[in-house]
Amino acid sequence: MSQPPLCRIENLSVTYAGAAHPALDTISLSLARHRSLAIIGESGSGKSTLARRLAGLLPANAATSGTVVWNAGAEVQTDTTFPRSGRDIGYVFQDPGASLNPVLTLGEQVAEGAVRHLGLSWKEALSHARDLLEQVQLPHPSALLKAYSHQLSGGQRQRVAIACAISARPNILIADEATSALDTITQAAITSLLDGLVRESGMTLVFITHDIALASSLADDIVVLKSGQLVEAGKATNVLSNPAHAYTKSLIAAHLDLSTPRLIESVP
Ligand SMILES: Nc1ncnc2c1ncn2[C@@H]1O[C@H](COP(=O)(O)OP(=O)(O)OP(=O)(O)O)[C@@H](O)[C@H]1O
Repeated sequence: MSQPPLCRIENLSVTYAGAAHPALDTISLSLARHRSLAIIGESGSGKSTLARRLAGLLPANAATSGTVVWNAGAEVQTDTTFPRSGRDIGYVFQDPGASLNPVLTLGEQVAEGAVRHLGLSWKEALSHARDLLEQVQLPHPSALLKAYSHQLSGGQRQRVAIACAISARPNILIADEATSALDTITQAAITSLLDGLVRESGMTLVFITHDIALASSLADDIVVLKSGQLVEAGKATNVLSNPAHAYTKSLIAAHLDLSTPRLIESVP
């Protein structure tokens, strides 16, 4: 029997104060456990709004309606506080420079989530941070504990941001355009790191991108947003090989027009 979804979203709408149109317009979808979901769509389609709603990070000027039910169908739902941002959900933002604190050491920043949410002492958490810096494949992790973010490249900073996001061992990792500010080679390396991390740990990954090629390399499932509306959702291979909506076809065609390799062999 298939597992119930980790999260069921029904008729979710989000409207920012003063906006003429909702940023999300009656969206319904399910988030499957232990799978990778890519949310794709052009700029302004509502991808980050959906991710922020999942993580409980919407700003105060956002009015929401509809329901977001976690652990729907679970026999016993004892934990009504789930998911806690930072504990159950880790969030990696687009700009690693902005998400890291320039005046704290990298060790303090990576350890902080474990001190706060796992109840580790600072000594234990710094040892945990060292292991995480190694896990995100940064060289000399012990020395890096005492370094500052300005001493790193953009790709290295994003690895530290990922270590911070997974410090409290969350069930869900949201990567919000986490590779867009990086060059192509570094993008591929970070994508591969995320892929490895979620497969090793069984985390559920929500990956937001406007890049359909990246989505195809990482996602089990794909949701396509356009102007705040969900136009298509399904298994990544199905959506990419047999898109039902003209907008999805145009995203795939735009990718092919750039003479890049085919997303998957069955795309004509
Ligand atoms: N804090 C905010 N206050 C007001 N409007 C906002 C806010 N955040 C987003 N919006 C608006 O909501 C709409 C959806 O924005 P959102 O950032 O969710 O889209 P997106 O698909 O993630 O875009 P991008 O790929 O450019 O990041 C846009 O019209 C945007 O201008």
